[in-house]
Amino acid sequence: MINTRGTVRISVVQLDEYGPWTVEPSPRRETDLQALQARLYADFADFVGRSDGYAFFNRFDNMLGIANGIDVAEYERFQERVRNQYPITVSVGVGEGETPVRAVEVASQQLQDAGSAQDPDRREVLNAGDTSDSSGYVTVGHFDIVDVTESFTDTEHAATAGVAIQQSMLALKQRLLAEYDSVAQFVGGDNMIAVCPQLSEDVFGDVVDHVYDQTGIEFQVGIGSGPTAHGAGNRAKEALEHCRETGTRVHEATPIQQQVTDD
Ligand SMILES: Nc1nc2c(ncn2[C@@H]2O[C@H](COP(=O)(O)OP(=O)(O)OP(=O)(O)O)[C@@H](O)[C@H]2O)c(=O)[nH]1
Repeated sequence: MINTRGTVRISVVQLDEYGPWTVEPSPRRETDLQALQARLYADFADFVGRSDGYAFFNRFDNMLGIANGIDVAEYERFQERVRNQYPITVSVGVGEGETPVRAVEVASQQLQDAGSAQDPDRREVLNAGDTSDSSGYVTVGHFDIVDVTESFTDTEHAATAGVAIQQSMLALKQRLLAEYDSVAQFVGGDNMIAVCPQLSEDVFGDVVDHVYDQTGIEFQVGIGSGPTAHGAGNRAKEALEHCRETGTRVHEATPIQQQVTDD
């Protein structure tokens, strides 16, 4: 069943009492922490990916799952895997909302209501706000810097290029969050993926223009929609290819027809 209201389901996975653990009994070797975080992110990406979700690493000590196809109970298996394979455990909050920001708020609230991230008594919580039976509907904008290879990668040293690109990513992310209730994540190279409410091509055009005005960096964006993050994101990637081929800065894939259901 596809939900007409376009609700999106998002999970927040948070490492339990991780801050204290990183320094007990003494500060742990940094590269060991980085490897742990990277492995956990990879496992989480595989977990949500199996159900056509997307994983955002956010801050690594908490990660977001764009998780329309994932029942709340399925996270118990993920928590078990983490418990069995890592020296830490994770708590999970799940939220649904008409916008991604609302869904993240609800999911975060589930964790915050259960206790602090550094509370030794809060361990392996799995809480969800109100969830519907319908699969929801997601819009994904896949943003990419126009010709980053020539502008930065092949012409600037890696540190300068990194700063410029991260500044443009921050401007993009802030604009999407503050004005359009969208949640975005840098996913590598020159790519940013945004999970959005249904927004027009014109809005995406305004976002790209705004970031260009602020940073001088030009993005192109492919837009796709569908019942899952993967479905929407794949369509967004195809739309981005259209941008590359035609020089268009914004292109939306033809939306999958939303089925009308009565609650
Ligand atoms: N995560 C992710 N990274 C990608 C994807 N496509 C490209 N990248 C990354 O982006 C970098 C730059 O590739 P491109 O975006 O194709 O390079 P470009 O010079 O900007 O070329 P145009 O996008 O055609 O303007 C690559 O080295 C990858 O790190 C993608 O779909 N997902």
